[in-house]
Amino acid sequence: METLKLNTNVNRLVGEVTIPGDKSISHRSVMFGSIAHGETRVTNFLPGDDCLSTISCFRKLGVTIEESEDELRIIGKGFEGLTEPSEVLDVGNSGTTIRLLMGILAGRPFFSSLVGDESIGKRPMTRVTVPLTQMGAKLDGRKNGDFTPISIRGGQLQSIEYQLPVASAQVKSALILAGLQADGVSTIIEPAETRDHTERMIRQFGGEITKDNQTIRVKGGQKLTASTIHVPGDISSAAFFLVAGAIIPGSEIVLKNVGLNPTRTGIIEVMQKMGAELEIVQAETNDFEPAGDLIIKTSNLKGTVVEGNLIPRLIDEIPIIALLATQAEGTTIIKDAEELKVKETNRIDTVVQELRKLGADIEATDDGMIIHGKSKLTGGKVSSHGDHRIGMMLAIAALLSENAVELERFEAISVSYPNFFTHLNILTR
Ligand SMILES: O=C(O)C1=C[C@@H](OP(=O)(O)O)[C@@H](O)[C@H](O)C1
Ligand SMILES: C=C(OP(=O)(O)O)C(=O)O
Repeated sequence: METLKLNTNVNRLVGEVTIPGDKSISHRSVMFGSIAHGETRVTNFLPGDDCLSTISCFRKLGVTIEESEDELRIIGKGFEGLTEPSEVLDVGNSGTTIRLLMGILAGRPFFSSLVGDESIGKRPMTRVTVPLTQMGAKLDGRKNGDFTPISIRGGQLQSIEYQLPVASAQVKSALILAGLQADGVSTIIEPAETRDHTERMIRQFGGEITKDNQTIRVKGGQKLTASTIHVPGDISSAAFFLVAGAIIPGSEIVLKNVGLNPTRTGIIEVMQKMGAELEIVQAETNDFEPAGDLIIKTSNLKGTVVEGNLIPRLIDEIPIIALLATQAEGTTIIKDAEELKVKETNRIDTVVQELRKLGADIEATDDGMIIHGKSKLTGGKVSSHGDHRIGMMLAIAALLSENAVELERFEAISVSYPNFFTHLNILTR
């Protein structure tokens, strides 16, 4: 097991970093480039392990994808250009890859099988296999189709009208991708608004999709045309430095090129509500995906409640919000976040367990956590448990820690932010 001695007790964080490409948008750029007709070019693609898994799966499905230093070229031949893979498709650690891929493969007239790492093997898949089976695909997997390995024999699909039982952009996207291949119009209703990158991609590739409140409608048989995609920076990656800047005394950080899609900006709203000195400096007008720069300064923070419809808009930021709350005056309550239990780890348990090791006053609840601030953080041996977001949260916590902190399984961080430690070093004084 690889262990890293983390930087502790730093003076302050100052300077500027350009946040790497958004993971959700990078996955989708490869997927849409592959199912569209023509040559798609993608700049600022995130070379994180998860997105590399997506590239590898689509290559096994017969798609030509060329990677150069500053651009990805994808030669799409439509859905019908995908071919039966001779090998299993390995999604690694990526929930987005496996769930969206299932939606695409459900409509393809061939057999495929999907596997992933140990963490993927524990994440529920019936949320996708059940509605795709209703649409006419044949899917199976371990424990009645809930876990990998998953097998798919796709074919002609019927449209579906489906109320999502959980607010999940992955399930919604899988059904949209299947709906694009179905007879007629599919209707998908989400219980709360989730990230809408798939919907935006469809429009960017010349397709049509409508959204009325939380009801999405998409017609099957549309022909998508290749496009040029510039991926904005990932707000979920920026979140680690937003929190670091707010909690380390004497800091001022500029984060360049951050995606500001309103379905993802819950972290900004929460931080501002807690009293953070966070400024959006240059919001670019962009129909595809809005982006801008963020400035964060050391802030006096107070506790808050994070709940309800806000949760899907900041779901991946909850581990770092928990750390933020340890440095706020008063109590912070995070609720309605049961979904955290089925991420790369059970993020309620791993956040609570690891932050407690550093001296935080935090307890788990059934659907979230309760954090009492302000805590002095000490030191110790902590672990990412193989979860990139837990690893980065702990590396930021260490900056405040008074004693040595060692991080086990730090290599998981390359799943979403391969140059995280380079950026942290640029900012550390
Ligand atoms: O669609 C996506 O790109 C994602 C959706 C979310 O998952 P759920 O759909 O399971 O909520 C999020 O946690 C994940 O990191 C990426
Ligand atoms: C949950 C995450 O990703 P995925 O579901 O794609 O594995 C994440 O990046 O925090």
